[in-house]
Amino acid sequence: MAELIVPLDQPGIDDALRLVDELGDGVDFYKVGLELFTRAGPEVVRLLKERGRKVFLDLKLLDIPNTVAGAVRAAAALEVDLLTVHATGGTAMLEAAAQASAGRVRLLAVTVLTSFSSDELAEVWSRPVDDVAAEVERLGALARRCGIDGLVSSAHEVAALRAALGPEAILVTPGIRLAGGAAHDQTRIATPERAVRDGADHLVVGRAITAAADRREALRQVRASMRAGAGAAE
Ligand SMILES: O=C(O)c1cc(=O)[nH]c(=O)n1[C@@H]1O[C@H](COP(=O)(O)O)[C@@H](O)[C@H]1O
Repeated sequence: MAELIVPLDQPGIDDALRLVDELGDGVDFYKVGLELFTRAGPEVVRLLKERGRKVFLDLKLLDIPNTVAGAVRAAAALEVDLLTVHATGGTAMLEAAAQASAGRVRLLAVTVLTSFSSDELAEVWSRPVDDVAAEVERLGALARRCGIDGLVSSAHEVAALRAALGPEAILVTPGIRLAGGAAHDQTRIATPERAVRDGADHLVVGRAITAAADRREALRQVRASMRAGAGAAE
């Protein structure tokens, strides 16, 4: 069964821990991202580990190989379970990250951010992009060749990634919304049901749960949608 990751995109440690206490064991991993890590630092990771939580440190590393390797070693020392780098860092950076992890932390390469549309990608890369999925596949294959354990993509690309890369690659999909839910700043969104049906291993579900008036009820709906996707995949 696919696992659920909830990002602690919260302004501080107190808000983050309140959310963890509220959702508890209904969530498989808690994600510490740029906002919370910048505010709270490694202390928040320590507090989550102390509570027995699995931690996804989402730093989306992108820098020269030596710098990224050092950051991967530092994250591994915090005993986080998952860590992100950007696939666009290229071969030398990805290989340095994989080597530095030494199997102590599972690395995920972000392919094309779920907030990106094909038009935005074309603007940044300065060439026409007709098929975002093809770009995601290309970057995903590159990261896997460099020894990266898994990939972050939208659910729109996950079936193609699974078909191209096989069962070993860990596939993680953010940009998840319950049917009819607000997209906010995301572009390539999908329901939990679709992500699971198409082969995602982990779903990152933030505001669909954390911004809901009743978070526990939203969590229940997300879990129900994931189960429907698992049933459809059988
Ligand atoms: O690496 C990520 O987790 C990530 C990659 C990506 O392409 N898109 C994306 O939204 N994310 C993260 O997933 C979470 C999505 O949050 P919601 O849009 O609120 O569900 C945020 O914490 C983002 O930082």
